[in-house]
Amino acid sequence: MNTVAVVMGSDSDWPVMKDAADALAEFGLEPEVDVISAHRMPQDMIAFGQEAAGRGVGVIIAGAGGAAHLPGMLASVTPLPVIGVPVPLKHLDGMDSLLSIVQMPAGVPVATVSVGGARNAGLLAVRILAAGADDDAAALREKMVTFQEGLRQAALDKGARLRASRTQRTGFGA
Ligand SMILES: Nc1c(C(=O)O)ncn1[C@@H]1O[C@H](COP(=O)(O)O)[C@@H](O)[C@H]1O
Repeated sequence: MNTVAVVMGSDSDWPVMKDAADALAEFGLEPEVDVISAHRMPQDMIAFGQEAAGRGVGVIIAGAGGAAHLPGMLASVTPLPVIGVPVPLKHLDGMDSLLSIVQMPAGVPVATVSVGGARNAGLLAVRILAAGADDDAAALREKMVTFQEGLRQAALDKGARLRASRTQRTGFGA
């Protein structure tokens, strides 16, 4: 099975990006994690992007804050799917990173998640790997179906708790 690379512009992004690694771990996937910056280490960033597919990486999750060029630049040098995570910084609440990542020119796609949405980036990477045709992908797909059933059950439980609390308050259950 291909691996997932979780990269970010700085180690200061890790508190946000950790959620992607944690989501992958829930599905038994151990991502490679690294700091790669288009701005601060452009040659290394290009080399990473060009070599990732050959090393067995299947999906790249790239998070960055501010002028977040890392996801787009990686997408320009790799044929792999790139998922961009806008990391919110002190100023502008992540709008700067969101717009930097989401507004890609035609031909160079980055699948952008919400500001700080690293968990969904991890879950999307699982779905991409689970779309394969081999047995490993099928097993991952099964895990995703079980995960989704868990979401449904949690929502049902919330509804039941809400209804119960209203019943206690009114005595009528309405
Ligand atoms: N947006 C980028 C890129 C890039 O896009 O190449 N490299 C670093 N950064 C971002 O700079 C912010 C501040 O970084 P420091 O905390 O290291 O000063 C981080 O959110 C990082 O992702």
